[in-house]
Amino acid sequence: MDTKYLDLLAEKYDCEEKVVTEIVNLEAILNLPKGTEHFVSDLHGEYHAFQHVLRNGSGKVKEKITDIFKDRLTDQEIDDFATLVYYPEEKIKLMKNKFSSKNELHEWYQETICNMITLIPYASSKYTRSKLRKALPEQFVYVIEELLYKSDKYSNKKSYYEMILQQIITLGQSEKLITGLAYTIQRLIVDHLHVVGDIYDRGPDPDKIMDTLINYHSLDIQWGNHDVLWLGAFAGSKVCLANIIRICARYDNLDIIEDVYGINLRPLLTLAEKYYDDNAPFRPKEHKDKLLSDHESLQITKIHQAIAMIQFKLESPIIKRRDFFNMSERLVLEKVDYENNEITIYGNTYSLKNTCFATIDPADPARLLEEEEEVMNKLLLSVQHSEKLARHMKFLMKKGNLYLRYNGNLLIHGCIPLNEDGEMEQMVIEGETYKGRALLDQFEHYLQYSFSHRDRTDDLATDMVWYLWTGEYSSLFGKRAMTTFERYFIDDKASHKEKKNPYYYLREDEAVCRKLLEEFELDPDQGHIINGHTPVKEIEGENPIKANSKMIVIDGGFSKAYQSTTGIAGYTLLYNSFGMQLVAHQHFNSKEQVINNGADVLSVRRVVDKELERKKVRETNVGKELLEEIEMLKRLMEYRYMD
Ligand SMILES: O=P(O)(O)OC[C@H]1O[C@](O)(COP(=O)(O)O)[C@@H](O)[C@@H]1O
Ligand SMILES: [Mn+2]
Repeated sequence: MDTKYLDLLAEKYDCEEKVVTEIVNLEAILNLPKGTEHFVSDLHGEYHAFQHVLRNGSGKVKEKITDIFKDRLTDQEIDDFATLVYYPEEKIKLMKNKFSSKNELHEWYQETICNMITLIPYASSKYTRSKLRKALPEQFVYVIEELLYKSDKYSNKKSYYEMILQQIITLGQSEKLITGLAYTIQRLIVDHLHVVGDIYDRGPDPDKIMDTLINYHSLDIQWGNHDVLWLGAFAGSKVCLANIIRICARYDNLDIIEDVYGINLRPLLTLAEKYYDDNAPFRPKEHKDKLLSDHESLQITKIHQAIAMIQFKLESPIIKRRDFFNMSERLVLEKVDYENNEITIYGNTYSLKNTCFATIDPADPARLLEEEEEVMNKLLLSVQHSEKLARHMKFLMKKGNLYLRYNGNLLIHGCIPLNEDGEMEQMVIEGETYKGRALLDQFEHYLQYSFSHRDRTDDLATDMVWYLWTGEYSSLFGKRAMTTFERYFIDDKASHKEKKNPYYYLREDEAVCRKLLEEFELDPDQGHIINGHTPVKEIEGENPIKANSKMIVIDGGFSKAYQSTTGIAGYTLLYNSFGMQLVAHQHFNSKEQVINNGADVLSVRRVVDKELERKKVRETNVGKELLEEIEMLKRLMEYRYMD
């Protein structure tokens, strides 16, 4: 073994006592129960609903409070306590209005702090003291530790604690302390967060979700197709860029582009004003809480058409230069019969309605007008120079992967492309054949490459990022083709259908799931596949737990736009030392409602799997790393400190 590494390690552990202490500490951690993993997916810009799920730990916060306080507090008090933990600032304000005297208020402070101090040891029983310390509000660590490790055995100490609390209250620190403790509790309840894709698009606040994630204590991300679209735009793909703007226009979210990320849409608006007019299928979707003036709505309708047409034009050269994408049916602009206003696609001829082909030359339909090209160049420049977007995209890249093997499970947003026989679908890229895990690794390689060569806009890697958004064998898309053009311009709904990869029915079969787990070198007896991407239609009786629980689909649709088809407002998954639980969430109205009524919009819990024995850290991914560390420290001990 290379002694250089040990010499380096010896700088940190410069005496044998330090090595021994660390070994003892790590060994102790290995024997603790595994921490709670929290899985969410398809957040689609729904920041408030996401915040709620994050703050209540998918119900775990209230569960712990109930465990401890069910005999001491009424249901109403438990609700109030729970909402205080979720939204401390707002709840404190509300509670303050309820008291008529200072004394009452002070009593409430005291009781509340005591209750929180009682809850914390229970919520942190799976952690070492040092980990708990890291979760405490910094400015109060000393005080809280005094309170936490108190024992009432010697009554002379009792007055000492009462005095600490009194001091905190009279010095006006109680609200800060309560708020800090609330965040500590939230943090203790969930040890690690998995975001199984699709943070972006449709909803209004993906940027706020990103900021929340950037500040979260421990997480990983499996990219969704929408996330990859944003990564692609930032990495230099103009067609991805056109798509994100089109989707923002469609959902009336252009402020994300303009105000949040500071990208100037003026040149696009000028072009849009010149060539387009009102056109029903391009009107922005209406929001309940955001009314548009006719003028604004018309502007967005025009921008929507301008960017959609640019998108279709930009797709054409990529499809032509990448034969192996096998997308020639998607050369839609070339397939249009401009004289008869018809298109023949997949063997059927349809008449077109609501067309907006003002910038199209039927002799060369995919050619961008000079002004269109200029607009796209300016937009790309602006996108790549947005500091905020750069921060978000770099974080998304750093924390993200196409798939993740974690504690025996396989996390992936979309699918592993299969053919109808259940075999891994093959794709030939530059003469090499890939399938299964190797295909996904290859996709990820291209995304990484494109992201680190952002000045290249037409190379294979950049085109592959777009393929990930919309290609037939993309593990993120998982459908034959995206029928955006048909949905805008063809009445016949049959043409809108996007045929799913066989994976989506084969995944109901346990044998298939086992085979897939093996493909990723995971134990099929222990592991599960966790998917997002396809809304589970609970309304129609679809079960999110499939294939004898080998497959769990957690996209219940945070996205408001999809809630009428799913019937609920999203699933989340919890995995603690006792097993896995799926949580179905009811529609989230507003945090005000939660704070005022103490109502939790949470519901049924289904046990997916019950561990026969409590799982310990030793059996987890983190445990494996710790074991390696211990091994190293033991070597260091021998090499440096033992005779
Ligand atoms: O409903 P919208 O916003 O028009 O989007 C429809 C498009 O979104 C997709 O479903 C992809 O988005 P999801 O990953 O959220 O499913 C495409 O297959 C489809 O063409
Ligand atoms: Mn998706």
